[in-house]
Amino acid sequence: MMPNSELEQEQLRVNRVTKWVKEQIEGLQDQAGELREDIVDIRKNFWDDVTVNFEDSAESAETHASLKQQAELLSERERTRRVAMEQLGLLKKLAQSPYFGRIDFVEDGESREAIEPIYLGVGSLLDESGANYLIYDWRAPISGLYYDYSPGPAKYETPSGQISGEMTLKRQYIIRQGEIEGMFDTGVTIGDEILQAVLGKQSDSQMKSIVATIQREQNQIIRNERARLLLVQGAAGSGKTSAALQRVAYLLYRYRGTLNADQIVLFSPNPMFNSYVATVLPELGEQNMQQTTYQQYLEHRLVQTFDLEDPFSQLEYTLSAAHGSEYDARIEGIRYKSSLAFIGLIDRYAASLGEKGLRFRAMKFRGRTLITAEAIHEHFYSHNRSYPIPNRLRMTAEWLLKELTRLGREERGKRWVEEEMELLDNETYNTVYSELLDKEGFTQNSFDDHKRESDRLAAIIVQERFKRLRSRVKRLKFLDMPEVYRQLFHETNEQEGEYPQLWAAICEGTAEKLARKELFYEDATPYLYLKELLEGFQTNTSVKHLFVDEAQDYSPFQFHYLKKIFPSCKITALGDLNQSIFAHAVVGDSFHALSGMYEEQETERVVLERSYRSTRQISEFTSSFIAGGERIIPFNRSGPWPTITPIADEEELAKRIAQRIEELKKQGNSSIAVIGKTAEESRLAFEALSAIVPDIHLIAKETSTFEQGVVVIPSYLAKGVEFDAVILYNASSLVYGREDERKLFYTACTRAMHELHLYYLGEPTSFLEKAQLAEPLKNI
Ligand SMILES: Nc1ncnc2c1ncn2[C@@H]1O[C@H](COP(=O)(O)OP(=O)(O)OP(=O)(O)O)[C@@H](O)[C@H]1O
Repeated sequence: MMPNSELEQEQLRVNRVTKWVKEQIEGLQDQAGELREDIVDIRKNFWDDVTVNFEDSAESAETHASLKQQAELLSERERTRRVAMEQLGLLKKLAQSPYFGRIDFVEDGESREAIEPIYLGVGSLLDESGANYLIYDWRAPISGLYYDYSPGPAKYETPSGQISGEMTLKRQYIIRQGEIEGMFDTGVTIGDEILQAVLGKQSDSQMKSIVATIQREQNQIIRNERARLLLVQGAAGSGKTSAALQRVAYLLYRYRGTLNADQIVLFSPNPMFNSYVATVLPELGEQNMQQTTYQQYLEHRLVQTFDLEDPFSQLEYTLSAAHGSEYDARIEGIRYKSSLAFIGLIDRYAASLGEKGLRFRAMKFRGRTLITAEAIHEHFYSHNRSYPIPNRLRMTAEWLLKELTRLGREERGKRWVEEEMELLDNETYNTVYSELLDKEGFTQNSFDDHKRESDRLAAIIVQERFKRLRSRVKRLKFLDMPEVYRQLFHETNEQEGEYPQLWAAICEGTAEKLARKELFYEDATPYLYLKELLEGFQTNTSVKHLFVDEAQDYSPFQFHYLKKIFPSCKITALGDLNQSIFAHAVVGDSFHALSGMYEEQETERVVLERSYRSTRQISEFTSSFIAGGERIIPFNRSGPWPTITPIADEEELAKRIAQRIEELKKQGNSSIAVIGKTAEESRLAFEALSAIVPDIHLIAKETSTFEQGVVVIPSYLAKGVEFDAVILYNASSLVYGREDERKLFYTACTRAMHELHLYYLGEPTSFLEKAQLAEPLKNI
């Protein structure tokens, strides 16, 4: 037990710090208010304070200078105000809870008497003198000690070298509204008590920051600065996403001034997940990184050419389509198109196109062919074959633009131009007229003048109509990319010997889809890859850090592509092989594929085995579904053992689940998910339940905000998020029967924090074979 006086002393310190924080808040509020008034004033009087005079060039230069000065003044004030507001936001957080931890650390060679305790909070704070830190930012070099060591010998890295010494105390606080509610001196792990308290709470519609309780192995991820590729394999609920987000905050702090939030991109599994994690960084006083999904990226690149299938539709197909030869070909196609072997095939194909085989589109105008596809083809292949294809395409584009200029001139005398000229508005006439007036020799009344005027008008009309053509040329649209990609699917070269077995059927399915201007999800990345091989890679060099969450859902091909388009950035990939749910997963461990993409010395791997989300009972229960599950270490938080209930018919199923929801609500669970396997099953469940359960919502792939309450959600959309209680709608062997559905089942069940209830019609799924039906005695 801690002596009372110690607690009192700590409370006194909290009071002192909070008082100082509040004083600063007041000061800053005044400053921000003044700045606001200044800004409003400058905006209001912007033109009054500028002497506007454009009479001669000296005067207009002066006008220009004074405008610039006003604008600079305005933006400087706005910037200062923004900084003040950010600081204010941080101070307000510190006023509520100034810090969460303390370490006492004596450097080697220093005396114990001189020890200055280090207090850790979400931001740093200096005292009145400006010389001493009352609070250290959790990301400061010395704060690393708190996460990495228990009392005893310890060391930390600073930019100027390593500092070693001894940690004599490590203490944790729960401070709310300026009051210490709990205080613990801790050992190896960071306060089980505090972690218990944090994890025992009801879930939220937003993910929370974990800075007060970051675990040592998570800290390794957060503070890693060396790896070019950081690979994190972590069990369900082990804090991968949390570590990723705190890592973003850490990097923004560590490289302040050279790295900003726009240079960090997070690829998340679905749009709803984006909303779920969006508040973590602002909570830590940082701006959000760019968030997107891989699908959004693909759509952005392909929307003009194809109707693109999304990964969830692909998954729905693989999960629910009737089995048959078409299905088998599609699955084999998905696997092949995700593989490194397919990259090899495309690389060779692209190289061969340097010799022959590229397909072009004729340039058409008003239904007429201006330049034939053959002419373009001939021009392209007339260039030196040793030049790379992208260069030759660019040279072809230049030639086409020149051709268009020449053809445009010929076009001017055509009848359609005359007709359009008659329809021209007065404004264009007047512009041309005054333009010509400025020119020498234009007298307004000679025949020659009239000719010049109509020539000019004709030129304008043709130029306007040719704009689209020119822009298409500049975007290399004369290359028939869909056709070039399609060709890949009928040329079989016996010697290649590495085509998948059902290649002919795969070709047929792909070609059919392309003919409808549609693209399978599995074709999107290969298509873009081939396009970029031919047209030149559109690389993004401004992004410095790429985070890929749910990395197990990316194919080796997709990783290869990401590496190509983000050539200069570091990648943090986080995933769990036990949650691989896509059909391409069997292509092999994509982590493995990814780890081979960078030099061994540039790659670092971290394994997270402790799981924090679920109670020990849920963790133990769900671990039995997967191979190697015994390696997962549950955090020791207790709750009821999961239930498995057999049900006679659909009607009873809905009734029993509705009763369960009612009970769960009464017990205070604020988020409850009924998880269905597919969108279709979820829709049926929703139909059955919505009549008897109030305020229940159906979540679909388009849903973009994560809400609290009772929801029905398809298993794959529940990825990455969590609920107080999970009800598995129908864990029958008919629904979860195929071996490749095991991981989906596991993913669904591991979304539960406090309670998990499974229902089934008929026979239960065989994945439950090893599951304990009740808590084993040893654990009670
Ligand atoms: N160090 C920690 N302190 C407090 N809470 C933590 C800690 N680590 C993880 N958690 C909590 O555990 C839960 C799971 O974390 P998170 O979602 O980051 O895990 P994950 O590994 O991404 O999970 P999954 O792969 O299952 O989606 C969250 O509620 C998170 O707040």
